[in-house]
Amino acid sequence: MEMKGIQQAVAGARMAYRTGRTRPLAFRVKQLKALQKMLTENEDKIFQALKKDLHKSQFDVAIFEVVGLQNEITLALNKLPDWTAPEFVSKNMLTIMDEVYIHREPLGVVLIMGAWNYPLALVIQPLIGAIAAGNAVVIKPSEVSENMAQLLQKLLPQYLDKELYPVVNGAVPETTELLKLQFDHILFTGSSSVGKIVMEAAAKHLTPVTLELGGKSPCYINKNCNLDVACRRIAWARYVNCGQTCIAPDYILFNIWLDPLQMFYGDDPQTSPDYGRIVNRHHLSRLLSLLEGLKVTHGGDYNTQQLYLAPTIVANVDPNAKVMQEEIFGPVLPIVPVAGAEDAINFINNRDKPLALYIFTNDKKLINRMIAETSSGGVTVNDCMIHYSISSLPFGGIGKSGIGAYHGKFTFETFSHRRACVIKSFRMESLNSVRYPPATESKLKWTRWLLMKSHGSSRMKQMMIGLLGVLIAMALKVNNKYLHLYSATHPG
Ligand SMILES: NC(=O)c1ccc[n+]([C@@H]2O[C@H](COP(=O)([O-])OP(=O)(O)OC[C@H]3O[C@@H](n4cnc5c(N)ncnc54)[C@H](O)[C@@H]3O)[C@@H](O)[C@H]2O)c1
Ligand SMILES: CCCCCCC=O
Repeated sequence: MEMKGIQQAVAGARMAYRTGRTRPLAFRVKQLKALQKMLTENEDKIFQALKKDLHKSQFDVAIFEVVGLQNEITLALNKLPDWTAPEFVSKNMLTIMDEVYIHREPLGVVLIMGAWNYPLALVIQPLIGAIAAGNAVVIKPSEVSENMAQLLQKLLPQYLDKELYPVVNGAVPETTELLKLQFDHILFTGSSSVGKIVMEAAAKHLTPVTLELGGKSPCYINKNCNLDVACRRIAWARYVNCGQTCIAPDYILFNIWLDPLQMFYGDDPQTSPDYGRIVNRHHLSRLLSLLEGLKVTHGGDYNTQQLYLAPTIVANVDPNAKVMQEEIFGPVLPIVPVAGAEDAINFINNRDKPLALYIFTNDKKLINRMIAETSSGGVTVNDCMIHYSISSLPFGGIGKSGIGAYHGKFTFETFSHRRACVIKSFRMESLNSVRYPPATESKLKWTRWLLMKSHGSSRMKQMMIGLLGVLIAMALKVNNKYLHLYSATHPG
């Protein structure tokens, strides 16, 4: 896309946003339903694009890309009236007779930048919440999954408002240009290194960011567990999408491994329809360089032409090995021996806070201890990645693995401003008059009291407190009258 075209797309989105057409709920519902229709009517095109980009199977496209999106749209459609309703909050006595509430308003024109590994889900999932919250959205798919990027650019304008939701395609030069422009929020999914570039560009406009990054997600196996089941669940999570998943278990802290790979992919994973491919040559050679000098326990064979790297296991890995210095993001699973839970906790805490932590054990005490003594974006115990699928949980990182979170209502919140609203009437002036000059000891006492008390927001409580407010106002009226009389008869 030409630079002028990028500027025009963003300016067009802003102009369209200013017309106010995203404000009515009916409009947002219409866009969300159109998005739903886009997903159902184009299942095959979506599958073909993902097959070309990443060799994804129909099964994986359904469960990892599409189903979650359909559920998020249904949730947003069902909950939109609740999410957008004024949230009445507790008040102090000074505002007891007033309407005090939080109003969720759209942020404006937001930018969503996707990653290539789940190139549909990672663009559309945040888009759902951004539309629900009433924003205009500039969408920047990853150029690395080029077939999906092109498909999104073709399909989205056919279903959604063309001006409000433009798709900008391109690589680093185009992204750099895009990031020079002003947005009201940026949600970026990708690597920590590009995350820094995004945050720096956003800072120039004081634009808030949500950064969905990656890192090395550890997986601790305690001997008190069903090892067979544990290894199956870990292998599923490590090797799906050929290991190119942000929350895949990056390495194992333990010393035994029961191999379920033959059961998953047969004798030759290269011929298995369920086994994916590395996205491009650059990433394949990056992965091969991580394996250099290591004694591979299982797999390790590759085919550059086919972008194939076998499901690979490396046991007894030295924590200082290259494979332990950066996120693997491929089908390689190092096993690092640890002496026990204490050792594992220290190992985790000595490194950057990960996006996910996985613990396999039957020991409830140990689960609580590990959750209490470590930190990560999310935790799943006795399984991997499942927390991603629960829309009532916030999904995001901490420290180097990300800033902010989304999914379900959290996406709506990410793209909404919580506006503090107080609606007063002209009545009850005696209650207010305690703050007006001239200041007196008695007024100070009353104001302190009125400001300090905080009360719940239930209807019954509000009525009771309202009644109390009227009584206090009456008392203050009498008090004020005497104060005035006193001032008049005692000048100075
Ligand atoms: N937390 C999550 O939800 C999540 C999901 C998927 C991937 N990830 C992480 O993303 C990483 C892999 O994804 P990726 O390779 O697409 O990430 P990336 O950071 O290389 O690219 C992401 C986006 O940034 C843009 N970009 C790349 N270089 C740029 C530059 N110099 N200036 C401006 N923009 C630039 C690309 O166009 C792309 O759209 C992994 O670390 C993975 O863990 C995180
Ligand atoms: C259930 C796993 C999907 C994760 C997609 C986001 C990370 O890459």
